[in-house]
Amino acid sequence: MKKTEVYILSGFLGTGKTTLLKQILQHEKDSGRTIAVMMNELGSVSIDSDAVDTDVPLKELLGGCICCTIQDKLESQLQGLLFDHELDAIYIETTGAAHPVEVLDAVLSPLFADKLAIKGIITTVDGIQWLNRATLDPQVHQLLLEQVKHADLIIVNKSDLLNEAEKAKINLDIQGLNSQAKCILSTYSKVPMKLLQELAYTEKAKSPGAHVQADLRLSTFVHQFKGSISHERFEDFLRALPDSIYRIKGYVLFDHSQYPDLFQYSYGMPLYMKEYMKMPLNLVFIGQVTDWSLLGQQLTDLEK
Ligand SMILES: Nc1nc2c(ncn2[C@@H]2O[C@H](COP(=O)(O)OP(=O)(O)OP(=O)(O)O)[C@@H](O)[C@H]2O)c(=O)[nH]1
Repeated sequence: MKKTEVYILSGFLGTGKTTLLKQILQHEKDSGRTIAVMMNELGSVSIDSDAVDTDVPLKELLGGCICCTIQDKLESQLQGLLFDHELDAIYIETTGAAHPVEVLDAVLSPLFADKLAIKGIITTVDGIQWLNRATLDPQVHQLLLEQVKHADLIIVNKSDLLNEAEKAKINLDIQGLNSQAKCILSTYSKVPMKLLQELAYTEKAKSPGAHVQADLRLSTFVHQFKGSISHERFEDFLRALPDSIYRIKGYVLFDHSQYPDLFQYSYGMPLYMKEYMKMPLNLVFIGQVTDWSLLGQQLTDLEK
């Protein structure tokens, strides 16, 4: 089964996400691929949806941030898109206030995570705002750093407003925070589209044994259980997990139970909720992990 690629456009308010999206949509149209767009805006009226042609399926998530208040709505809208269309890719434009871990968490519903291939997080940065970031509210400043730290591709935009020394300084700062991601300067978010396609190669490089290197970027993994497992052994597995796993969620069927539990794990805290119907036994992981193969093997072993 071909998976639908997912690209997350992150970055602060006004940094150039919509400008970037417009170019991506044109490129995808020229390439003849079928894509959909999800736009999340904090306000109750969409401002940016004009950027999307009427022939591209568009879901708007208004009046809240997908990473917190309207997470359920995102899940049902994504499910609808996947059900109604045969999509090559979905582009999700987040609000500037979204944290990348929370966005991934919202997107990767255990109901359909196995149908998605997360290609990467693309963060746009406003060059001048970056240089002046120390003047931002501390929480906002922190979020700006997190959006850069977890990105797979960083676009330092509005470079027409920067001199050469400023450009060099920003490059150096960003390299220091995230040396793994490609960082590119742009004006009006113009970037070679090949950089987005190359994000797919990053995922390939994460395949078992490809390289063993500390990787700060977020990555995701979906395990599908075939049947029930021992609750006790699952707890042992959780206790042995490294700190680099931020989130786990999904459905786990324990021995002697008729229906699975909805399981959620956030920064070391497990939570179980009984379900009263059959659910796909998908378990979704989000973390800074380069090679998920060992963990996948441990999960497979739990079924023995
Ligand atoms: N000078 C300059 N202006 C730019 C550049 N890129 C985008 N802009 C302008 O910056 C403003 C914000 O751009 P958007 O693409 O709407 O940014 P956004 O991140 O989607 O904004 P939100 O939807 O508010 O989060 C627009 O007025 C753009 O025309 C650039 O490279 N240089």
